[in-house]
Amino acid sequence: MESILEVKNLSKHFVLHMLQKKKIKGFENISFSLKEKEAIGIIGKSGSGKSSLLKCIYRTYIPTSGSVIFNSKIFGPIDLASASEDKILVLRNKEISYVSQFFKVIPRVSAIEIVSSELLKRGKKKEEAYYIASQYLERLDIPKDLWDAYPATFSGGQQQRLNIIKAIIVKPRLLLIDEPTASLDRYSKNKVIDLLLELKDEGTSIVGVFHDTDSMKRLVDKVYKIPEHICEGAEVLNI
Ligand SMILES: Nc1ncnc2c1ncn2[C@@H]1O[C@H](COP(=O)(O)OP(=O)(O)OP(=O)(O)O)[C@@H](O)[C@H]1O
Repeated sequence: MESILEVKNLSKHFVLHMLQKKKIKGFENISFSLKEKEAIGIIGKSGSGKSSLLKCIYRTYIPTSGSVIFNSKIFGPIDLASASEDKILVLRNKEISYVSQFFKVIPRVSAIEIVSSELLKRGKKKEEAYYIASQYLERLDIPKDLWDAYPATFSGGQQQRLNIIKAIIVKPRLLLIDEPTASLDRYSKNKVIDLLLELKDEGTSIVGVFHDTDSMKRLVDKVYKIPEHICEGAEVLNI
């Protein structure tokens, strides 16, 4: 199996310009690799830098040091830490999806439109995009009468499931997913993990941040624990 992602000595510090350029440590010196069709779970205490790590891989944040080598289909091996914005945008459209902990509400756009727009953007016909979107909405138990409603009014768990569908409907090569089961009951958690397992089986590699280790264990092949004292490096545990 080929490696799809190599994170090497990655660190992120934040500089707070409003507070006399105070430095805040996001995370320090993280290294791990991920093979195709493999899933890694990122765990660690609150504030240890899990979300910041995902955002550095997705390049929402620019890492302070280190590299993130992604074995891209389009560009070949590319360092996401230093790639141009143009290339990052192409990769986000074609190969890498990210699911944040929070749903970004788009005013007056219905649930089915939000989900199917990801396929329309990639050239699918409207009818087919709506059909595929409806299958995902059904699988993750979004009630049919909400499909044409605006998600601003949805419950936290419904918004979270929509967020997940939006990212996985395009079957990315690399999925970065932050706390996918956080506000879900056990039944919905299992459905989300089932869907992610299917995606992985079809070829997607996954980096997931978890507090819910029971759900995580069903999905991942290995776990990376960001240690409490983040300056001491980190360890990779196989489970
Ligand atoms: N945009 C930012 N500006 C300044 N500091 C930030 C920013 N984003 C994160 N941090 C800081 O980086 C550290 C790590 O935050 P992060 O959200 O990555 O932790 P986490 O492990 O995901 O926490 P949790 O489990 O509570 O979600 C925190 O001290 C946080 O204050």
